[in-house]
Amino acid sequence: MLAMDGVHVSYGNTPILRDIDIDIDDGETVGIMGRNGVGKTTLMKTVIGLLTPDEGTIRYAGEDVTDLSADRRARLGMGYIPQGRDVFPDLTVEQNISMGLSISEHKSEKLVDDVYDYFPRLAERRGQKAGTMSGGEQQMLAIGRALAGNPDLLLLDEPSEGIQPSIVQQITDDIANINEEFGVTVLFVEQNLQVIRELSERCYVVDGGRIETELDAEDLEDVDAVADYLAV
Ligand SMILES: Nc1ncnc2c1ncn2[C@@H]1O[C@H](COP(=O)(O)OP(=O)(O)OP(=O)(O)O)[C@@H](O)[C@H]1O
Repeated sequence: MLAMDGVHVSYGNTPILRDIDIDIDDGETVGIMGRNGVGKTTLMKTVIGLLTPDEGTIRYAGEDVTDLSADRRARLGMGYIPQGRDVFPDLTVEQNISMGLSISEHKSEKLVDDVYDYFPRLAERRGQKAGTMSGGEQQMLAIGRALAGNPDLLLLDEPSEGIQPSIVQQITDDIANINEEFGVTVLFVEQNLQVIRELSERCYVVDGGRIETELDAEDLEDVDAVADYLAV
């Protein structure tokens, strides 16, 4: 479904990502982990098309999308939930979800109904301004907004960041269910060990802008080894 091949990315003259190779199959849930500042967000922004590689190719659903804008990639089925969520704080829940719907080719109100069925808490708060909601509710809204675009691939950048521990489990379960029930492929960045272990079928470890290693399900069972990859 998604393949990055030999991707290099810079900010100005500063190289950040080097020789990134990633392959994600349809239906997988794959994590990206690594310490602060190693390039995880840069990688996600490159997948969605907010950053353009200096070298290398990105293929999505069989198509070379390397030169396509983020908007075009969203229309092809990539849903992006950025770090910090970026909901529109002065817009209501309903207006935020409409922004997601506008990306979908079908613009079906059924998609909106599905989002409300899935997140009843959002349905209860349709008229509430997003900026007045808790971090966990804003994360649900950001996920709901992306789902309204009818994605085949969800890209989540640190979904548990800044969320009360009691709500982190719920968000983790929601993401797992979206993968299982809707068949949406999931690529996520995380630093929360528990979330990584619960969600990932496998995980890429990024260090110094490179893929340092890949951990499979068995590797992920070794809590201490996984924690070492996250150690500052
Ligand atoms: N807009 C930018 N211009 C220049 N350098 C940047 C920019 N954004 C990030 N960087 C640098 O690129 C490197 C990788 O940053 P990135 O945000 O991708 O890391 P990260 O692994 O996601 O970190 P974190 O876990 O803190 O979110 C860092 O050294 C950062 O300072």
